[in-house]
Amino acid sequence: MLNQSNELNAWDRDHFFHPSTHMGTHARGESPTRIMAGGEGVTVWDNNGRKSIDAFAGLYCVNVGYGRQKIADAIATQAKNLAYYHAYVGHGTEASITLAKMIIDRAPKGMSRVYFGLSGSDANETNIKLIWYYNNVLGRPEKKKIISRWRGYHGSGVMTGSLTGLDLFHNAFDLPRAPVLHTEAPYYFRRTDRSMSEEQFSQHCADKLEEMILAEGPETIAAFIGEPILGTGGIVPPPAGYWEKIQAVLKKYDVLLVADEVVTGFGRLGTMFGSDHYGIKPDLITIAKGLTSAYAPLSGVIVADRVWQVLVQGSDKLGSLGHGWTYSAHPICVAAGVANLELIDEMDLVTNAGETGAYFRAELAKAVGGHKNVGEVRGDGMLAAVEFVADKDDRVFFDASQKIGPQVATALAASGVIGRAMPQGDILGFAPPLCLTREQADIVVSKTADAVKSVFANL
Ligand SMILES: Cc1ncc(COP(=O)(O)O)c(C=O)c1O
Repeated sequence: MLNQSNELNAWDRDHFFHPSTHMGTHARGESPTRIMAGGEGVTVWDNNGRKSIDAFAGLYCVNVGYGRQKIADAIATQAKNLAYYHAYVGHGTEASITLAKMIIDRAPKGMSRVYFGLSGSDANETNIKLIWYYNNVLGRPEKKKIISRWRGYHGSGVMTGSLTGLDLFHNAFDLPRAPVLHTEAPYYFRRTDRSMSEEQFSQHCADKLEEMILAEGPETIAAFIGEPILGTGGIVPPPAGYWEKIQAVLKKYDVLLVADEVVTGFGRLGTMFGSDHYGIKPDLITIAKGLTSAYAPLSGVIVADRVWQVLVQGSDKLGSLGHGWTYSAHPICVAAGVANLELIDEMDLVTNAGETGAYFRAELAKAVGGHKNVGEVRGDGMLAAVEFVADKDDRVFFDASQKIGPQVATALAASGVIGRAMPQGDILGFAPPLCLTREQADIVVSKTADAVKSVFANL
């Protein structure tokens, strides 16, 4: 194993095809590469020994923090005892069965089964197939369209990239594909009619959804998918009354609801699930990230009992479910999941996400909310965002080419704190590990205030 940085750098430029990276600037060596080497708690370091507070928990996934021995031990023990066996035709391991039970014990009421995958994207692919299967079993072959929201993020496969409502994930990929439709983003700060109250804007979103369902024909609309709080689309909490009004429309037209809880599942909002936090009663729930805190790749679809009963009828008519991955319920990954969920309870991280998250957001608002180029500081639980504007009073946004969000994120990173420039808009996002302390939150806040000041001073 070579540890020469310059040799690794050269191999990286020449051979490693990075996801979500500017291919040209990276390959030509015009943008930095960072070779990560270790982590402990909320801190990561690279192979030059440079430390950073990771205030985005990787990609909002390392919820318990880095370097947790308990999870590493569970992975090692499982790898030694039985690294792999498949889960097809009724096979399982102690860990896969235990984890399914632990998830259902923590899930919102009415959930009964867990289908395991490896990524949030593949779990959402599973959701769509189950929804189509469900409607075929019920004898409604026309009811197949899926409504997602502009600015939703649900993955980057062919179907899930279609569900995602962000331009970057569509452009030049020939996405979105049918039968996916996008409705209004629940983004109050960016509402067109600024005279609307939050409740009025929520009603407007529900009306837009109903208009779309009626225009397409309710008999063609199978499901609606949404993150409880918009994540990659800008970390935007739903406006008051949103989920209540949306669910009333879905119920009226017999449309299934998928809550994509890849970010919010297992504590990020200060409740075990975002659905409980916002009063959402989903038919299917997508989980990933926080399920193992990313110590191993694992995702899942949690199926409500009322949907499960129809799927069972399907099997009785059609035989075994024709859907599976080699690595569904991979023993090492589910062993990591069991240890991770135990650790979340032992460390009382759901409570900390609510309490320290609220402290962090309040301090962030105090520190930067009054800046003339900060339009909004928002978030919920251990999720926060700062949105930058050219003119606060008239809510004028910067031209994307100025890359204000990325500039602030870069200045912040230079000072030893990792935030994330969200992909659409000038938005600096935070999703720290759920173990963040008040002292660490204070550091993130003061470094953010410095980064904001320095970028706008140089504009
Ligand atoms: C809400 C949501 N759903 C799905 C995904 C896709 O997950 P993955 O990147 O594991 O495929 C993500 C990833 O960030 C996400 O935030």
